[in-house]
Amino acid sequence: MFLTKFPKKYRGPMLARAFTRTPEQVLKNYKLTTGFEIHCQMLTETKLFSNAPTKSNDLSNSCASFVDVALPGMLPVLNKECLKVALKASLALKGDINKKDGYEIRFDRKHYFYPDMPQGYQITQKEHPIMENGYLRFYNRLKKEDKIGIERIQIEQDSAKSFHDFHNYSGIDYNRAGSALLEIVTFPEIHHPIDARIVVRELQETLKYLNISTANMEEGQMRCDVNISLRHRFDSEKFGNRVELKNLQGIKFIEKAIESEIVRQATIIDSGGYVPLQTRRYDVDKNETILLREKEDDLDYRFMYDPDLPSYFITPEMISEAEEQISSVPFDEKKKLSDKFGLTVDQAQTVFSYPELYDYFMETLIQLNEIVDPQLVYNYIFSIFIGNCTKKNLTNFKFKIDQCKTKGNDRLIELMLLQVEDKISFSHAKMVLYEIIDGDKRSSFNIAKDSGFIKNENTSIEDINAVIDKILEEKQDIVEKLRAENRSNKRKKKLGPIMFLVGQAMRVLKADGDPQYVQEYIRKKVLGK
Ligand SMILES: Nc1ncnc2c1ncn2[C@@H]1O[C@H](COP(=O)(O)OP(=O)(O)OP(=O)(O)O)[C@@H](O)[C@H]1O
Ligand SMILES: [Mg+2]
Ligand SMILES: [Mg+2]
Repeated sequence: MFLTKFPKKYRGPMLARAFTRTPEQVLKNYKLTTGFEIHCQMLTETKLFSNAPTKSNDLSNSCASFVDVALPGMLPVLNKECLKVALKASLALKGDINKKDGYEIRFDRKHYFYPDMPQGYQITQKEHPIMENGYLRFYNRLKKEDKIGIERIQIEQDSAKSFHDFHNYSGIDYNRAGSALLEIVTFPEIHHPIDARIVVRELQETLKYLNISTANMEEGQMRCDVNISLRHRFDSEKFGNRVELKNLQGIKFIEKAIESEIVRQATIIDSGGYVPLQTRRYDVDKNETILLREKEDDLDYRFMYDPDLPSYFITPEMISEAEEQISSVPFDEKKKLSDKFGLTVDQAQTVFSYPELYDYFMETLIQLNEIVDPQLVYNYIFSIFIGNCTKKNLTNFKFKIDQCKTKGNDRLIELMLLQVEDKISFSHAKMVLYEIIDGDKRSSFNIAKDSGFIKNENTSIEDINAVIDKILEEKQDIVEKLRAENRSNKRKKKLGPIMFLVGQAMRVLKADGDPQYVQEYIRKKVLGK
């Protein structure tokens, strides 16, 4: 009925506006395709073709050589360190090292005019990238092993930085000019916003882990462009061009940015419109993408070989040296944590979210292998230790974990062993760790003993159950009330009285009782679950 009111040509747009569209609705009807173009600054002392230091935070223009500002007559000289770093990235991403020319590296000029590029061209690699056809493995949103193809990696120069609010003038800082970048281009093989976020994070972790780049997106050492296109799942006439979202400001924005862009694209396609090839940016505050430029009339860059730079050859020695440094990548480590140590994929990922604790965790895991369950080691470090630190607003986890060691005694391990030997309950161990983090210097055993947390060896589980049973008998009125509430299913009121009963039992049991066990026992006895 609604449709017949409008002339046919307006039906599309009216319908599109008639319902609010969610990313989930779009993903149901459309297949999303995304691919990434990532630039990251290589972690080298000096720049790609000059010996100026790679430090962009220093005083403006203090880290720029004559080569970087392109004074006439200056010639670029390749920094071999950059080649080594790029080689590491190429092998870590399992690609063919410049297959076309058998290990020959060449550079091209990409011409454009902009003050942040003083040469008038960027030295990059178009025809002979260092690597082609690699892949990156990751655990996708369904926790399954997956991989994305890497189309190419190329070495190129970074530009300078422009400032447009500089005493009413535009200013340029050449500190960044000529720094070594890796451009990593993936194939368009990702079809879900969550997987997009996971892929970029996995790549970032890999670059950091192998010291290829500090890869901090917020500080611009890693810059990520996400290309996004849609194709209708059931109607072959409905599809759009790819849109490039430039320079996302952090991993956490990737998912949201893609979601807002696909809603925009689907609305256009559904209303019979055309999605042009564009470059856009994501506005975090407005949660929408904004046009930067049309891509269809892109510049002709007049690519040519750079005659100032000779061919370079990668030797088999260079390859084996790089191979030694990349014996494992974060994905391998996560796989090991999950396959060998039985952690879940999410837990393995959490381990990588705290790089400062990574070595400590792995060493402890291996040291305690077959004595302490890896789940327990994980819980102590990533649940209680981090939890307690966060509660106290402490963020220097590395410093705090080192403080747990006194006179060669790792008190965290000591505590885990006390629990494994059933000398202390998990709940009491948590309290001991809290004291340690708070600055207590005593051993875990002494803190536990002085607090009355060490279990009496002669108390059996039957003794403990008998104590709880006795309390339940004494507090018959509360027990009956709880049972009545349980029957009428008044959910909220139960926790208070149960905790009261747990408290009563714990007063008698002291160290022998584990509050968690006592609570479970009472629930089972009183509520039957
Ligand atoms: N249909 C598609 N949908 C989404 N992404 C796509 C599609 N086709 C290609 N892509 C992605 O677009 C990106 C193309 O990047 P590439 O660097 O080759 O070109 P560009 O961004 O146009 O050029 P420039 O280097 O000048 O920015 C790749 O990441 C690729 O995965
Ligand atoms: Mg691009
Ligand atoms: Mg590109």
